[in-house]
Amino acid sequence: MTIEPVISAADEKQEVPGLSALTHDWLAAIGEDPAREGLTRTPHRVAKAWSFMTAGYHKTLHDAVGEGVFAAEGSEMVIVKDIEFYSMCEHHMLPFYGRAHIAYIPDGKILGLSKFARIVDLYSRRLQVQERITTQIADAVEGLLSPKGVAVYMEGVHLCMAMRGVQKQNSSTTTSAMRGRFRSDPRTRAEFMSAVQGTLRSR
Ligand SMILES: Nc1nc2c(ncn2[C@@H]2O[C@H](COP(=O)(O)OP(=O)(O)OP(=O)(O)O)[C@@H](O)[C@H]2O)c(=O)[nH]1
Ligand SMILES: [Zn+2]
Repeated sequence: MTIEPVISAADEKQEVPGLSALTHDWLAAIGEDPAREGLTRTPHRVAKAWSFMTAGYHKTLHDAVGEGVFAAEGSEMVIVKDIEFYSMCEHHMLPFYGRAHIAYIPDGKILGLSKFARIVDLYSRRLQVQERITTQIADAVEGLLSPKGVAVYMEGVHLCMAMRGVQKQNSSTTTSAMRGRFRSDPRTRAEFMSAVQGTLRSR
């Protein structure tokens, strides 16, 4: 299945206004020569890359989901797992990345499967903390579908913990949001967790 991203190459066609000049100054501040050959186009590349990496600020849930909500019978658990995400931490503006797993129990409405990946991108492509992305995804699914339950579980590796700071290269962080049936019924939660759990590092 090809999943069409809500944030695509088109989001890198434009530069974040003003970011190129700031990047030029940033290069000078770290002791680089912004005029040396390898760096002359870097400020423009950075301004375009950040346009992509923060495109989530300029998209809405409606952009991500479109007409993807459908009426449907059935109330069995739906799990979409191993959705990659890439985000930037709001504390250090360094990447964190990993996988998101989303489940819900429908109550008359279902969502097109690709839309879960687009919702993950919508909230990841901003300055974030992993906990907030997790909650925002759960809120979005809950608001769109009013399901009997929704669960979001995210596993992330934070470069600000690996390449600086405490320098722990092997740690990963898991966050979860459990709503409705996933909160009230331990067996439902356990079914979800057994389907998705497993550290990123062991895959
Ligand atoms: N809860 C949470 N913390 C995060 C996330 N990403 C990064 N952090 C943490 O944010 C914290 C910021 O802590 P500060 O003490 O203000 O900053 P710092 O001195 O650079 O911290 P160190 O990383 O410990 O050197 C650090 O503990 C980071 O590990 C995230 O997604 N969620
Ligand atoms: Zn950080």
